Amino acid sequence: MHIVRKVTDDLYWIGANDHRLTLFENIHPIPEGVSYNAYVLLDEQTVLFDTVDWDACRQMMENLEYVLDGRDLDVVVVNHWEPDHAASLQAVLARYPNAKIVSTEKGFMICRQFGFRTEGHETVEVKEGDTMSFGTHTVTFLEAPMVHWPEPMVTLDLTNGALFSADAFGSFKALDGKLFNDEVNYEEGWIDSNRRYLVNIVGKYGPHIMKLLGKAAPVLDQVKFICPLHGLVWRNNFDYLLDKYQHWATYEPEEKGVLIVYASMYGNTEQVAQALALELVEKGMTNVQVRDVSNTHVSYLIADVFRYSHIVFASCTYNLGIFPPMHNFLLDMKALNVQNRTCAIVESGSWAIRSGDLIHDILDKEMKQMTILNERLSVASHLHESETEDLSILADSILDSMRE
Ligand SMILES: Cc1cc2nc3c(=O)[nH]c(=O)nc-3n(C[C@H](O)[C@H](O)[C@H](O)COP(=O)(O)O)c2cc1C
Repeated sequence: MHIVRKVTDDLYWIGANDHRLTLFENIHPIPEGVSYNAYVLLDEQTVLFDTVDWDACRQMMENLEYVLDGRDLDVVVVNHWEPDHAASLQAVLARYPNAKIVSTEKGFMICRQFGFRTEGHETVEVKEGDTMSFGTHTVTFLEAPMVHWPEPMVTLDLTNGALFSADAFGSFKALDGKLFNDEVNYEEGWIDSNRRYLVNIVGKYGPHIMKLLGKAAPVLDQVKFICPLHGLVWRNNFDYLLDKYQHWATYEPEEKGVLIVYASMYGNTEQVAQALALELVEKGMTNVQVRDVSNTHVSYLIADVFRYSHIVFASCTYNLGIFPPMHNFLLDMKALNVQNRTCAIVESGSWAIRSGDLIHDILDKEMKQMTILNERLSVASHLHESETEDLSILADSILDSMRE
């Protein structure tokens, strides 16, 4: 049975949703699933733009056969060779032996590395700025190095304005019947999935995203549809999306707000985190998010970090170190090149309190442009009523730094 959506009169989404996969890339939880998007253009030649993961192959093949309606497949354009998009290429080529494959030199290199078999098929190497016509439609190619992997390109259909953007503008979350951005409440249902996908998967490559956006700027007014390999197809409100990307790619916080991440075994540090949250709210800062590092997957924490301007790290000391999940969170922030945040530290311990200095060192020496507030709160086992003033001082310093 086909499950197909029209993007335009002659362009079809033929991807599939996956609700069975629990961990994307075997690391990021996807409780709301994910979609693998592939697109077919019916011109004088028939053209498939990318394929899908193995898990979605059968559905895509049924969709492809339905849309082609007896026609042969002439061309496969592969924008991105990561296996969740290229793994089904062999199945497509086996079914359509006359199809030629279009990609970049680097793309074909990755293809050979993975052992995707293209023998017997014409391969056409394209480079930035090349154009190709399929009949009435002419496309052009832009290389997008390190927008996740070294080899991706994006393809712009100059005739209908469809930008096949590879993993750029992708998102977690299955489509489940919807396809376009204006068919969902993006602010309520999608932005969190979009942000978590982007910053965890491509977050490290902000400058490369900016480079791609810069390169695409002269043709942006020709773009009518943004067709990524995961998630929604955008057909309006591009300024909103580009603004979000601009923030994520330049490590600019989206909002003034405080993320309090705590690491606590027996609840004492958690209590401080809760008391601090209350203090902030009572003093007027209501945009406060509290997370327990032990039971929040780090991909959600990273998404929060890209969203908020201020981060409070509250951690107990553990074997003279930082509590391990908090340490892991900090290392992930570093790995993703997070920068330009204002940070406050709460440390705790019962005999040799070390977590604060260690957190400070990672933020200060291993990350870029992190402002660390001087007003550290150090808690010996439990915060007592007599120390409420210290909590108030910390809250004030956070609020003061927001006004600067
Ligand atoms: C395995 C383990 C290792 C610990 N290591 C240290 C330590 O090196 N230095 C220290 O001061 N306290 C250490 N502690 C004590 C806790 O950090 C301390 O009791 C803290 O107040 C607990 O905060 P919580 O109630 O938020 O879990 C350790 C506790 C455990 C269980």
